[in-house]
Amino acid sequence: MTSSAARRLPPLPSTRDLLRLYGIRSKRSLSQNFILDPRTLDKIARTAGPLAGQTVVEIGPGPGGITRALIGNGARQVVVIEKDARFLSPLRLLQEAAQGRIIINMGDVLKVNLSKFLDAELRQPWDSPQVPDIRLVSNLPFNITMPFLVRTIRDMAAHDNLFSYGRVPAVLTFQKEVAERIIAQPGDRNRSRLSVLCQNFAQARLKYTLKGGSFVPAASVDVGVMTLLPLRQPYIDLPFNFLEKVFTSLFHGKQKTVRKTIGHLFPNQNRLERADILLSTCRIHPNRTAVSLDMNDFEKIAFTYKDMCDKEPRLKKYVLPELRELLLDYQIEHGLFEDQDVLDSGSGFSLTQKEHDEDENRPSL
Ligand SMILES: C[S@@+](CC[C@H](N)C(=O)[O-])C[C@H]1O[C@@H](n2cnc3c(N)ncnc32)[C@H](O)[C@@H]1O
Repeated sequence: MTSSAARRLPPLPSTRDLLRLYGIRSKRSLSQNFILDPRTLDKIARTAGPLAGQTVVEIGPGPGGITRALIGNGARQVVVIEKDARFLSPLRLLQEAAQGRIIINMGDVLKVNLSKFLDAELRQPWDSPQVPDIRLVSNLPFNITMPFLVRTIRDMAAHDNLFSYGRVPAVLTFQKEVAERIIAQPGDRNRSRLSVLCQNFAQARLKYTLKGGSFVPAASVDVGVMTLLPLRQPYIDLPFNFLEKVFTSLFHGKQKTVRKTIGHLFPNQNRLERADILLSTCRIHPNRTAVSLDMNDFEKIAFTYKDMCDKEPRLKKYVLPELRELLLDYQIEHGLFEDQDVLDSGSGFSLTQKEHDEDENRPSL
């Protein structure tokens, strides 16, 4: 058998036909906006680069459109994690056709450690110039965008979970406005703590956008297809939680001066005096805003604040009460992402209960 013949799948019903065949209607509660156009599916698979010899971890395969494209583009193996049990049968059909190259796991990606699905020999040292032969690919369900992204960046920072295997490159879809926030540069009004956190730990690129109409059912916003590559050395080499606290304080009140917002890091008494000391040590003008700061500025602020905490350890523990609920760990733990504007995210996908109920009652695709 030639290698291209080995890659090809035997004739199968189209993804659209599989949905019909198994009577599967899209559930908005699980953000099921499918891609059914083979060219778009192929484009997403190719965004992950040459796939020969690669093990791909795919989140939310649904009826398997991207999964097939990954196999068709030569992936050695595709490990899928899907929450909705209705997709088990169509995925099994693909698995059979792909002769074992698809490994199916049913579960919630926010609750599993992805590294348990991978062979130990795929591990690459973090410092290696080579990335491991693993790719992470997902047309992400938008209801979990924020918790998933935050966990991903946190895992990159800690070399944990999937990233205990090395610097695994990722291809992920985001609401376009979230993608723009991730890549926003100093001075851009989209700049937020999400931009600085992501850019500190990963090289993030917006490769192209897909119109909302590329999805079935159509998404109410356009979607950005992004690549994220963990940096060998983060720009600011300090723990995720520590940096998150600093960035959250700085961006709490985007229009406010940094003198005001950096003050959130300190207890009430002498708040502004301490902010002045920190900023003058960093040579940053107190009237600037967080949006205007570059990574150098953030680095100076983070290390100066760390020095202050080292001298006065109770500072490190101090969190302004109104900021505690904005911290990402707290948000994940309490499932607050949908309710709060914490990352300035205006998701076009969140549904009211009424919309959700209507959706559940729609006719099949
Ligand atoms: C936007 S759809 C993408 C489906 C398919 N990959 C495509 O591109 O057509 C998102 C998929 O993620 C699944 N999903 C939603 N929440 C999930 C979770 N927490 N863990 C794993 N899969 C999830 C949904 O059931 C759905 O199949």
